[in-house]
Amino acid sequence: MARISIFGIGYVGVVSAACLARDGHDVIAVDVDAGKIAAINAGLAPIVETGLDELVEEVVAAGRLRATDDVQHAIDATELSFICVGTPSAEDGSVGLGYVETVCRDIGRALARKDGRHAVVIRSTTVPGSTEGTCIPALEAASGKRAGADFGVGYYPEFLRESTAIKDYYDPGLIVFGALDPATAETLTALNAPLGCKIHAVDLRTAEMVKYTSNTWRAVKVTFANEIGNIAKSAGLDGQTVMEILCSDSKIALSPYFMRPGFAFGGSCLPKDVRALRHMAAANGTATHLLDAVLEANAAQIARAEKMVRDAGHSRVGFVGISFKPGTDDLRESPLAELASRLIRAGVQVDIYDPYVSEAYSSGHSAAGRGNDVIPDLKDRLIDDLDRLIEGAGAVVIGNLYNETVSRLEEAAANVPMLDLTRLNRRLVSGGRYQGICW
Ligand SMILES: NC(=O)c1ccc[n+]([C@@H]2O[C@H](COP(=O)([O-])OP(=O)(O)OC[C@H]3O[C@@H](n4cnc5c(N)ncnc54)[C@H](O)[C@@H]3O)[C@@H](O)[C@H]2O)c1
Ligand SMILES: O=c1ccn([C@@H]2O[C@H](COP(=O)(O)OP(=O)(O)O[C@H]3O[C@H](CO)[C@@H](O)[C@H](O)[C@H]3O)[C@@H](O)[C@H]2O)c(=O)[nH]1
Repeated sequence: MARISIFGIGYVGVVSAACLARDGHDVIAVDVDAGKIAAINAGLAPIVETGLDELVEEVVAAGRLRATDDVQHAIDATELSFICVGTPSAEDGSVGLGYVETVCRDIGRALARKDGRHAVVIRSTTVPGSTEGTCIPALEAASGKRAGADFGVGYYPEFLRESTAIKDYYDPGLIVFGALDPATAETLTALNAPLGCKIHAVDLRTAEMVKYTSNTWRAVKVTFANEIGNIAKSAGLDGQTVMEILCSDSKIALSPYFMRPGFAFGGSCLPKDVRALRHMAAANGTATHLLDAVLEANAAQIARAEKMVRDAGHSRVGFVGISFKPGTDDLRESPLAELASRLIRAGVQVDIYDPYVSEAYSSGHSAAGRGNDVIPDLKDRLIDDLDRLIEGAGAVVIGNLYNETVSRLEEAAANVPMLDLTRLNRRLVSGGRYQGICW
């Protein structure tokens, strides 16, 4: 079993830390957010994610996971560090490496005072060349040591999806890493061996590129499915049925994931990673006709939904779901939040039912605190009682589906105008008071 420090207790860091601790490793989580450190040490998850509350409670009680802001202690007490800090878009769409660079410098300074061997592995999403061009120079400058010789370096992307993060952690679609030195490659191979999945050991930059290719492919699939859905609807057809039949073609083996026509894609990863890849390509003088169109079409899908709602002409609208997908409290680049904000700016009264976002507020998570930056007065708009939301609304926008809401919404569909962006059930097709975005 290894002693591992995880830098960044966000959606990736906390899930990785808890899963590694459950697997028997001794894990120290490091963050600059005192609230997250306190939550972990109290045995509480700092985000809303299925199964995470129980897991964090279990591993903290077992003494295998603890959190600190003491970088030197975390480096001295472990032999492997994972960097899981954010890489948000810079203003020009390029990848923001500021947090990664800072944490590399922090780790480098601690490595300068450490004698034993240590490996630093980046798990944040960074464009090809970032590990070599930004992380390694920062680590070497701060430590006065040589990467690959005096300490190990790897790039090992994470592919988990929020809402199914723990399940994805144990059942990844693929495992790929790049390592500067054989010892780090061996460590990462051994760590992944229990998962029983093929391991692709490549160079650092190829591993970085695979991560962007994965997210870009998902964005392309969603955009293609949505466009077919929009076209099908314009011909009076059901776009979801069309895509389901297409996906049954065993010869071209299309996975049905990300192929269901509906609303725009969003979240903290797909939009920012498509932008970053596009920016990198432009810097290399390479055209990105498809990626340009993906971003344009995705923005148009939000405008399409906005037009549907505004054409319906209601002054008060109830949203079912506001986070970027069901099962998470994450509001980052949520297309539903963007749609709601536009309606609010246009003078529409917007009420919101979202059990995950409400839970984030009631648990005092720091992500909830940022909610009002995304939607004015978000906290005051949240309604925990679905009946109350439906009764007060001129129309209901179904953005995310939750098991407990299905039968109540089906019942309400008979009387209340509904704009469905996800699909309440397959029997419903547009007509009368009910409108689906692609069916
Ligand atoms: N969210 C996902 O589902 C997901 C999945 C795979 C990969 N990724 C990638 O992983 C990275 C992290 O994403 P996230 O969603 O977990 O981010 P996040 O914003 O939820 O968490 C990042 C954490 O890093 C902390 N941090 C910032 N600076 C720090 C420092 N100097 N020292 C220690 N901690 C510091 C922040 O306080 C925060 O808690 C990004 O590059 C993202 O693209 C995300
Ligand atoms: O059929 C689909 C599936 C997803 N989406 C949308 O696509 C976006 C992203 O969803 P998803 O990929 O499930 O969530 P993330 O948690 O953002 O995960 C993506 O981004 C992570 C961060 O890089 C990667 O680790 C994951 O592999 C990658 O799926 C969301 O707006 C979804 O609503 C669709 O519109 N249609």
